[in-house]
Order: sequence, then structure tokens, then C-alpha cells
Amino acid sequence: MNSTQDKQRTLLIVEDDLALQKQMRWAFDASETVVASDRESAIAQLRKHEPAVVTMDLGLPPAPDDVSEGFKLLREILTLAPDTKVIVLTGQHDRENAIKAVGLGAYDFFAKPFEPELLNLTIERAFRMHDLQRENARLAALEGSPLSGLLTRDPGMLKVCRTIEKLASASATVALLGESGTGKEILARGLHMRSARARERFVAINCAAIPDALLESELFGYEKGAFTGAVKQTLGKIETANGGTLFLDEIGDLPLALQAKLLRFLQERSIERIGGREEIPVDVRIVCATHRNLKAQIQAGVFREDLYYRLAEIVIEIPPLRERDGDATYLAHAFAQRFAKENGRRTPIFTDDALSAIEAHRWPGNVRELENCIKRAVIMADGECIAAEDLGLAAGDEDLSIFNLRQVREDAERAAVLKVIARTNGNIARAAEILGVSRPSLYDLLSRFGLKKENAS
Ligand SMILES: Nc1ncnc2c1ncn2[C@@H]1O[C@H](COP(=O)(O)OP(=O)(O)OP(=O)(O)O)[C@@H](O)[C@H]1O
Repeated sequence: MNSTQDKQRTLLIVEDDLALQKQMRWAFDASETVVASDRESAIAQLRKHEPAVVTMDLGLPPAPDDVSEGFKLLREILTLAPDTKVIVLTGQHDRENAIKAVGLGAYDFFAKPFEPELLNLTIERAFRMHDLQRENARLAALEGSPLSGLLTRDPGMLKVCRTIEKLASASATVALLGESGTGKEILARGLHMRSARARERFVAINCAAIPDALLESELFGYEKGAFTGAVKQTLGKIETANGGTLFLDEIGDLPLALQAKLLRFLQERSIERIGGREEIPVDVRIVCATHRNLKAQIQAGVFREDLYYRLAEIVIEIPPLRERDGDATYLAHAFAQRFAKENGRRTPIFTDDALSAIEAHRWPGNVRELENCIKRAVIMADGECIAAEDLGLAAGDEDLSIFNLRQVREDAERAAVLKVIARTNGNIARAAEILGVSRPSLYDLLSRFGLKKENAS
């Protein structure tokens, strides 16, 4: 967290006049300043420090009297880091180039010689604008989730959402397979809301939560007097969902006798209430879900194969939370914001060790477990921070996975180094520049990964 904040306050000064460079560094000491005196070193600094704001002279070596090198640098900065706020310093009567620079995407311009106080104000404003844009982008990402109420940034999960969107208009029966708490119901609702049936009802029934003896009447309904206690005619969930979508959760727990009855309904598309004689046509779209392995259940003889093929016209596998890149911390922030708002509190900040613990935990209960964990932490946290101990996650678990995370980082670093070394044909100076590290650091990495060449230059 802190390192990101520091980065956001970094100012890059590109100035070839070393005396002026020093003066500027001194004048703008409210920010972390880094300097460069030509285009190449400026780009290297940009990659390394990711400054939020850059001030740059348009006249840069090798032709300080010309603006072409300056414009080239401006274009490169805006291509590499489009959010950077660039303030261009021009000659006293150089309106034309100033306007051109702003046209290319510079944030503002200033004529030289400048008054440090005035330039400082513009720099401050640029930092604020940068922060605001970041915050807006973050909020937009929160709101612009692919399906209503579903938050994710993981490519695998985004793909699932796109599939759901595509399938919404079709009438095919969809089976959602995934561990408990992975969001199967949210996805089923998303499918319904995006379909032509959205104005009709979405009816959910959890086959595992209702005793077998009651499940039949819950699904199919009954006529008055059908059995003791049947005091009035009652519609079942299937009929209630007529015109809309029926979500059969935990379908793997449906008893065999009811499997036969459900299969008949799927074939005939009509039902008979318990104790009734009438065939009632029902038009529903079926979405079912289970955390069980249906194929294994078929093998074991507890799930009908013919029903499986009726239900699983399209199968969507939902990845568990531990396999979604970055989603655990992303969701943790979103839930903390939501629960804090609901409790009239300020959104707490996660400490670094809390974030590491969230990343490291395996989340066997998936998003539901994470949601409950953050809800409790928001209530338990004393101040404005959520620390690792507020989360109450098992410590042993953590250590193991931190080891794994390190491995993941190391693998990613190794892959990046290898790729850049290959691209630059072994040119260490160039590779270090692209990777945003110093040459000695790159040598260290090469030897750590056993990639060091004897005569590396
Ligand atoms: N990607 C997500 N973004 C936000 N909230 C989510 C997400 N996935 C799940 N949730 C929330 O987590 C909880 C569990 O989700 P849901 O009931 O859809 O899971 P499920 O897979 O159907 O679980 P089960 O198999 O136990 O019925 C719900 O409160 C839901 O709102």
C-alpha cells in the first residue's frame, strides 16, 4: 500500500541543464523527485519509478535547440504510461509548441524561466488529478462488473461471465459445476437477468436443504386433500417459475425417485401436481448447479445418466477462488467497503500482513467464506485498519502458501528475464532498462536463476 502511495507522489524531472535540474529538485521537494537529462534516461526512469507527474524540457540533447527529441519523448511517455501527467517546459515565446504538446496529450505547459511557486501549484494539481483518475478507474471497475453483483478480475472467471452472457438468449439447459460458495447462484441469476425471461420470476430451490419427503411437493405442488395436511391447493416451484427460470441448486443431492419424475418433466414439459390428474404445461428454463462430481455419481449408480444429459446441455465449470488471479484481495476490498458502509463506518484499510494472509489462504468455502471473514473483520477491527489477526485465518496454512507464492513470483520473474534477454539478444544494459532494474540487479537475477553467461556484456 505504502509503496504504491509513494510511487504516486514521484515526480520525474527531465532537464539537460544540470544546474537547473538541481534547482528544480530542491524547489519541488514535497514530492519524491527523480531526474533524467535525455530521452533515453528519462524512459529508463519512467519504467523504474512509474512517476505520476513528469516535467520535461522540450529541447533535449543531442539537439537542445530543436524540439523534435522532446516531442519524441512526450509521445513515448504517453504510449508507455498514458496516465502520466506531463508538464512541458517551453521557450518564452513558444506558444505554438506548447499548444502542440497539449494536443498530443501533455497535461499542461509552462514557459521558461518559470516561477517555482507557480510551477509547484501546477505540479500539485497534476498529482491530484492523477489520484482522482486512479480512484475513478477503481470505482468504475467495481461497478462495471460483467454480471450484476458479481465481482471479478480473473481471466478465467471473466470468461465464464462472457459465456453466461452469450447463453442468456438461448433456451438450453445450463449446468453450473463448482465448489460451494463459488457464486453459482449469482451466475444463475445473471443468466436469468440477461435473458428474455428477465421480467418473469427466478425461482431457486436447494435440493440438499429440503428433506426428501417434502422435496416432491416443493417441486411439483399438490392438490387439496392429496395427503394429510394438504389443506389447500399449492403450486410447486416448477409451476411458480412458469415463464421464468428455475434454479435447481445441489441437483446432485436429488433422490433417485425424484430424478425419474424430473426427467419426465424435462421430456414432456408438463407437470402433474401431487394428487392431481391434470397435465399442466410449464415453460421454464432450467439452470442447475452442484458441487458434486456428477460423472462419478453416475458411475456409482446414484445419478441417472439420461437425466444428466438432459440437464447438462451446456456445462460451465466455475473456478474456485484460490485459482482466480488476484480476486481474493480484490473482493476483500470490495466487501470491506460494502460492510463498512452498511455499518456507517469508514472503509478500513488492510495492513500488508492481512493482505498476505488473504492471498495465502486456500478459501475452501470460496467467496462465501471470504465474505463472512471480512464481515467479521470489519466488526472486530478496532481502528481503521484490518490486521491479519482480525481475519482469524489459520496461520499454518498461511506459511505453506506464502512459500508457494514466492515460488510463483520467482517463476514469473524468471520468465520475464528470459524473455527480455532473448528479445535484446543478450544485451544486459538494454534488458535492464526494459525491466526497470539496474544492471547489477539484473546480474543478480541472472545468477539466482542460473542464467549467467560467462562473458555477459
Ligand atoms: N464474484 C462474486 N462477487 C461478489 N459476491 C460473490 C461472488 N461470488 C459469490 N458471491 C457471494 O458469495 C455468496 C455465495 O455465493 P452463491 O450463493 O452464488 O454461491 P454458490 O456457489 O451457489 O454456493 P452453494 O453451492 O453453497 O449454494 C453470496 O453471498 C454471493 O453474493
